[in-house]
Amino acid sequence: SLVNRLFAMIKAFLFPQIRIVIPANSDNSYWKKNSFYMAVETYLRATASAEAKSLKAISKGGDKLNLKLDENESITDKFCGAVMNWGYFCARNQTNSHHEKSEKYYYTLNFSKRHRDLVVGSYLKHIAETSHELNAKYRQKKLYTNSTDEEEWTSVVFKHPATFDTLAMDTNKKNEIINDLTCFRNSKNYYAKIGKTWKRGYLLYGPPGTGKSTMIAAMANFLDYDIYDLELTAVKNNTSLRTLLTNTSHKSILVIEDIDCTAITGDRKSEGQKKSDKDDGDYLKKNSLTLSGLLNFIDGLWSACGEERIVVFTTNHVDKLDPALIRRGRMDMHIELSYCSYEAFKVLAKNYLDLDSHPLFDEVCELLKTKNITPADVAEVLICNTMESKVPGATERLEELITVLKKDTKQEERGETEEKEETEDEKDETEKKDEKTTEEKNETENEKDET
Ligand SMILES: Nc1ncnc2c1ncn2[C@@H]1O[C@H](COP(=O)(O)OP(=O)(O)OP(=O)(O)O)[C@@H](O)[C@H]1O
Ligand SMILES: [Mg+2]
Repeated sequence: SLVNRLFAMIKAFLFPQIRIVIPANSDNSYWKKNSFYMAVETYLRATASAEAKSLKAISKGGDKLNLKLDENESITDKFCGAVMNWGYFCARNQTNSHHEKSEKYYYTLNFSKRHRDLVVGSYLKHIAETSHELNAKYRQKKLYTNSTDEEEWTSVVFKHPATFDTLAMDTNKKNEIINDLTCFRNSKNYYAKIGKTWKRGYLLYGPPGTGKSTMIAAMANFLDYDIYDLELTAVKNNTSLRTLLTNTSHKSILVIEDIDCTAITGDRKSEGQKKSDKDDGDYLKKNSLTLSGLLNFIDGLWSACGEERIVVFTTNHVDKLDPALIRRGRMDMHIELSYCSYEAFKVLAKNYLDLDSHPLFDEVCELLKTKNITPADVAEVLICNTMESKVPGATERLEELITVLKKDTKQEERGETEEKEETEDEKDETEKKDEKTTEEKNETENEKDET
């Protein structure tokens, strides 16, 4: 051991080394992770899996697996010709009175003293940047939502297959939306120049089953943003709303579905109306989530926290909404998703049946002009139920769609004729009543004459 120590001393004298320790947790908080430690872990992943003799495999949910250095394992990395020696260790000691062991994991970086400037000036920055890029590349989109009485978001991995290619709607309208989203994504400097926060609002409206939720999924997939699905009915008051909204990340879509049905509409009273209501004192104490609270976040002072965000409201009844909520500037683009047009049908036929054209298309086109059917209903008919022993062909699916369209038209017609018949019956009855009353009148006149 004496020889070893002497050898180490001579080596340190001839080739002086510097050591940097990167602990897993911040110095003053056991719970708070050191973000640079995470960056090192990401950065070393590729080198570790190629070089290290001992590795740890950690599941990251789903089919994702991360390989990282095992304890007491070392690897080398090269940067601008300099050799960087990395090691991964754990310091264990008996700390408290309960004899619980504390484990402090850390990475060490050893390099020659002459590379000090290179490491401090460039290498550490290079690690941070590379890990950021790698995280962005392997990032999984998340879908967040809030639950009752909690001011926290819970998340799941978001894997929705909807894209703008599979979304059935008019091509011009679709292209307009895609261009708008692309412009938004590339307009960081423009928003800074005009003094506006980097946000954009979309209002999606239309009957149920016309693809509002599907479009949100397509937007998230197109931009590669996370989704925050805000359940307004679970938000207690404005303070909770602010806590939730300030805890959303940038590059995200904030969604409030069915805004006409949420708690906010119950609160859309003018101040005068509120004062006149007896129970409002209690109501406001219990539930002080106001429209102005929400608006403040969308384009008030609070909108400044966080950038590159999209806000999407969906509704089935656009006419029921408070104009303040959807005025231009708050909701920059109003997008109507309506019943299935012929163009939308062609997208569905391509998706579901892999058809670009078919002799039956003309008949469908004519029927769609007179009939309101949602894309969801068309999709339901066109989808091939593969559980069946015989997979039905495209022609059968189209014929079925035509039957559905004709049947509904007939029903509508029948409905109309029934209505007509009813009104005619009513007419007859009223005429009869009139006749009766004239008869009665005549009788009373006769009686008068007699008297
Ligand atoms: N425009 C569309 N393009 C492709 N598929 C659609 C479209 N509209 C509806 N669909 C299909 O119908 C299903 C229901 O659509 P979606 O949930 O998007 O409707 P919605 O407008 O959000 O309805 P609601 O108002 O009831 O929330 C989707 O899963 C999708 O398969
Ligand atoms: Mg929906």
